[in-house]
Amino acid sequence: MSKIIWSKIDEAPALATYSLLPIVNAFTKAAGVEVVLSDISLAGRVLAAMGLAEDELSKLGEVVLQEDANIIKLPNISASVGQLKDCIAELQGQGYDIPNYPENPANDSEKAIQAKYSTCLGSAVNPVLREGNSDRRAAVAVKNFAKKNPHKLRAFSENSKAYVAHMEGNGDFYGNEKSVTSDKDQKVTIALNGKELTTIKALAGEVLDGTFMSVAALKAFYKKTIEDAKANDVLWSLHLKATMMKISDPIMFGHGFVAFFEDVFAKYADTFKELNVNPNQGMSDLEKKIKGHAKEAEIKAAFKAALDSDAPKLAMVDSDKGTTNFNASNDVIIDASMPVVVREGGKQWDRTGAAVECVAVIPDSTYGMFHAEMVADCVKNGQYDVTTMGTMQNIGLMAQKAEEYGSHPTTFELAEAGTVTVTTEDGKVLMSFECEAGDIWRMSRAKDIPIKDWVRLTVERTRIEGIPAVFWLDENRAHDAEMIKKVKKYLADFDTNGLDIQFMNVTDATRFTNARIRQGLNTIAVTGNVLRDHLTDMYPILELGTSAKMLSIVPLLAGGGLYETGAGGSAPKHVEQFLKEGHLRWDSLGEFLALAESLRFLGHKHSDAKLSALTAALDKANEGYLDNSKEPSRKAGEPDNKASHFYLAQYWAKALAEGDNAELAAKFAPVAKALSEKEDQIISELLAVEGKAQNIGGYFHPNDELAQKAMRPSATLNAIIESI
Ligand SMILES: NC(=O)C1=CN([C@@H]2O[C@H](COP(=O)(O)OP(=O)(O)OC[C@H]3O[C@@H](n4cnc5c(N)ncnc54)[C@H](OP(=O)(O)O)[C@@H]3O)[C@@H](O)[C@H]2O)C=CC1
Ligand SMILES: O=C(O)CCC(=O)C(=O)O
Ligand SMILES: [Mg+2]
Repeated sequence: MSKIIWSKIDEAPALATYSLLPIVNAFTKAAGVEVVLSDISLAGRVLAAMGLAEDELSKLGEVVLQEDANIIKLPNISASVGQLKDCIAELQGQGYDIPNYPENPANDSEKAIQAKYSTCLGSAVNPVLREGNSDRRAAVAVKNFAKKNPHKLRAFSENSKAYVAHMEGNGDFYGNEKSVTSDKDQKVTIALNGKELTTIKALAGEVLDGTFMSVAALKAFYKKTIEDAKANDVLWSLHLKATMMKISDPIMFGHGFVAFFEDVFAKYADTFKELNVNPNQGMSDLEKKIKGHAKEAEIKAAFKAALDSDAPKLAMVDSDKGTTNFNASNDVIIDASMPVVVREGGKQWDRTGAAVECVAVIPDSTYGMFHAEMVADCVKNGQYDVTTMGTMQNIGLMAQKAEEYGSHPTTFELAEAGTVTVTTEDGKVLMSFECEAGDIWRMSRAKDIPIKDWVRLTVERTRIEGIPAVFWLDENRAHDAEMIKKVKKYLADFDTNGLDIQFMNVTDATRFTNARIRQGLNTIAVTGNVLRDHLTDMYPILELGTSAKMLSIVPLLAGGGLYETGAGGSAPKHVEQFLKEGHLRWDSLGEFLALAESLRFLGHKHSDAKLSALTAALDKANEGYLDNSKEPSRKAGEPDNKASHFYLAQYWAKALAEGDNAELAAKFAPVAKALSEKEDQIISELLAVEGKAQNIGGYFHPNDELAQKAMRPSATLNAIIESI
């Protein structure tokens, strides 16, 4: 039997899996394919780190290097320290004998525990599995469906005051960047004032970037944006990626938190020191640390007074609960948060829950430029029209921890002022930087093989689509200048006759893409790893309503396939609703589409007629799902995720029964009949649990039996599925 690995992950997609996977397996087994779970959830990884479970992630890290790898990867939690601590507490509550997370390790044993747990922090999964570049786009059927059934995008008001503020290249990562290409395999040492910070093994042809964020410049920038927000009467909001850039971005978040509440942090400096308050972990952590302290009420009042004062209004993550943009560094994640700003007409929510025009603060101009142009375009030309807009497809350089996304082992908050040097083992100084204490120094890397593959994939996709492709590379950015040389060299290795392949800086590329989108035209954006992330939420959220509906394929360098589902996250808000009222609004369309691609890959590899028939029927089922609008509703009492899985099964069985593979047709004819005849009964059994609170025995580590029960409440449906 062929094998597809389906990741067991967290939150909403994990709940959906309890209902979907039994259906999937019943169908695929008929064509000799078994879909097996591999636990890479946060809880699973925590237990593995403590030696209490198999290390499934490391195993998958080996699978992706094999040519027959076939993995469906659902979105997982990229944990902040807060999420990790909550997960540990839950597991301890379930009886697992694991230690607390030592935030400030006092001895070697605590340091060892912290080191083990830190393997679970931030984006610990994706960089391991992504041994290939990224091909993200909306399937034609999905795009057409969105055009015909447009979701709501709010208009930008005339003379909208919304804008993006970023540093202007002075003192930020963009402005300070230097870049070299390693001429051979060699050891390279990063040192501060001659003291080694780390040593890496650079490969021949690898692009190495060094850069730093000047903390003085960052603080001055925050101060100015706060003053400007007040003067412009707009809501102030901060957008970072503290999960993926897990060293640099929490620090930048912390500086923002302190800058906004400068007086409070100054007044209570001694108390905060005594309580080990770390602004990088946000207000939620601060509140836990001051709990029970004599000054708790006074400090809380001081924060509230600061918000009531003449400071600009601060964006909220949840106005009902009173949590602000500074609640936790991972509450506002730029790839998901900036599309919402654009979708809502340049607005975010204030304390009363009112939508107010905002300044979105994105310190580093490298990527701030994209968002600035995105917002400026809408302010100038108005909101996009979902019914006519063209599409953006992305080819992202992602393999082998490319660029900033692999940079956390080479990112440092400098303990002292001085010179950072990057030196080869033969003593050649490749780069050097004059920095201040507290500056955030970072090296990013992009290996040669992934770059060449990225060019190959671009040529292949551009040929298939017959639309222009733009490399978003800026000759004025040090890294991009190195990349342009390489890309031009590798393009010459491929037949590009008749293809429209261009190079533009970020602002021009955004303008070009958006102007085409407004004319209903399609464009391929060929980008590095960070823009891949930002673009593949921004455009799908505008075009399709959610990036969960897009295809996210990773053709692995070794020949296998990694099929990610959508481009978004694990939707914690959906779990909250499910636990309260039994309604799961997660749309599994991303999983359906990924499964089709994964089966197609197997079918091609084995030239298997049965598999091809199964895949063709799933394609049909997916079309039916879209055409008949079977996506989950948002409200309890109406069909949810479980019902949407039923419809997928019904359409899939029908397509098989009517398909030209006689064996599968015979097998699925009775299934199709039963699923059609029993539809009313099944739907009423599924709706019977709506509106009721659910107990699944855990948030990060639910009890499988309870969760199965909660997600499979229709005995009629279960019996039909089991009969296959
Ligand atoms: N590939 C990966 O593994 C990724 C993981 N993450 C992780 O996910 C977690 C949550 O991230 P967050 O930034 O809140 O973003 P999410 O994408 O999880 O959630 C944002 C919102 O998007 C909508 N949404 C997302 N997916 C679906 C879907 N399948 N069906 C319907 N609606 C959907 C929901 O909107 P509404 O509430 O309006 O229904 C949801 O609340 C974090 O821990 C983060 O680190 C984030 C990105 C990618
Ligand atoms: O791995 C993560 O933390 C997030 C991944 C992500 O946002 C993406 O790849 O689009
Ligand atoms: Mg993303």
